[in-house]
Amino acid sequence: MQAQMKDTMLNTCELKSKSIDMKNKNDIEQDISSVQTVGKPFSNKAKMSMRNVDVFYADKQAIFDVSLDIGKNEVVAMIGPSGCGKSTFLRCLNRMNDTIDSCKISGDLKLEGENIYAPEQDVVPLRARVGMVFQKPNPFPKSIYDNVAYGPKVHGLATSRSELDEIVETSLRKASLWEEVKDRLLSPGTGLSGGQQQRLCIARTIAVSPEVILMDEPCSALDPIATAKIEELMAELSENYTIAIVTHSMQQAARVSHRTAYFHMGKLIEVNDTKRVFTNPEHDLTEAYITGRFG
Ligand SMILES: Nc1ncnc2c1ncn2[C@@H]1O[C@H](COP(=O)(O)OP(=O)(O)OP(=O)(O)O)[C@@H](O)[C@H]1O
Repeated sequence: MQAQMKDTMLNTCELKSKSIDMKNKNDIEQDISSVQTVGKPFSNKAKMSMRNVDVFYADKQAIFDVSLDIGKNEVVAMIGPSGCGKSTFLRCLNRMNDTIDSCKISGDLKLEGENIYAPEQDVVPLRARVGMVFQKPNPFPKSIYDNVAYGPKVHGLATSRSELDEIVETSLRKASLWEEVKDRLLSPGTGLSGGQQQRLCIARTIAVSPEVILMDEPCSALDPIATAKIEELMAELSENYTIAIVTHSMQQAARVSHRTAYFHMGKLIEVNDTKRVFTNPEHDLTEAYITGRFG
């Protein structure tokens, strides 16, 4: 029902845009250097807060002065044309970009007020607190059980086999996979379907009790049925976790998120309640993107 309503919102916006006299694509893109973020980038219950973030790959700047909060138990969707910097920004939130030598990040990035780029910050526990689910399901070449048990073992979260069993079961239940795999926990994770593998990766992320889950196009390799399951799961997970998701699907952003952030050429153009972004965007660039004028 909610999904239908949001799909209708998208259609409404498309109709509305046809009657608007917009600048052409080149004019819009020439204005980009002076653009300031509009809308509601901040939250009064921020779980993560990012301020004035710049990211360079060698001498090429990919993110320009981005400031954004992600509220506790909020789902924030990041959308925008290919190459606009969504994944780069997302990967700053758990220091995944540290693995790229040429990548340099500046600005203030905080988790619960703690500077995640402080020299004393250990990235291993950080990445447990801020977990990540990737575009392509990437289970370890291990059993279903061991995929989920691996993180808790590494982080010393279980003191006995029965505690570990409990974490594995609870994580698989939270990822809506338990019923499908409970009789074959020792089978390889890679033997599951793509959608099941992605839910296994979500279970693996949940198993180390993250506070934030980052999702980088988590459904792009999945069919519509598996996608629907992951979207349902996101709604359930948002009751206990804070989620930031990069998606190319505007319908998906509309269905799963509370606020939507629109990126364009490395700048954060607009952040607003998702309903607002898809029915009455504040910025011309957002409107041009969601009505298909570029992307
Ligand atoms: N490892 C890298 N080395 C150099 N440049 C990179 C690297 N990763 C990304 N970039 C560049 O940074 C810019 C932003 O890329 P990014 O992947 O963050 O965009 P995106 O919005 O997530 O794109 P897409 O939707 O296509 O995944 C692009 O110009 C891209 O070419």
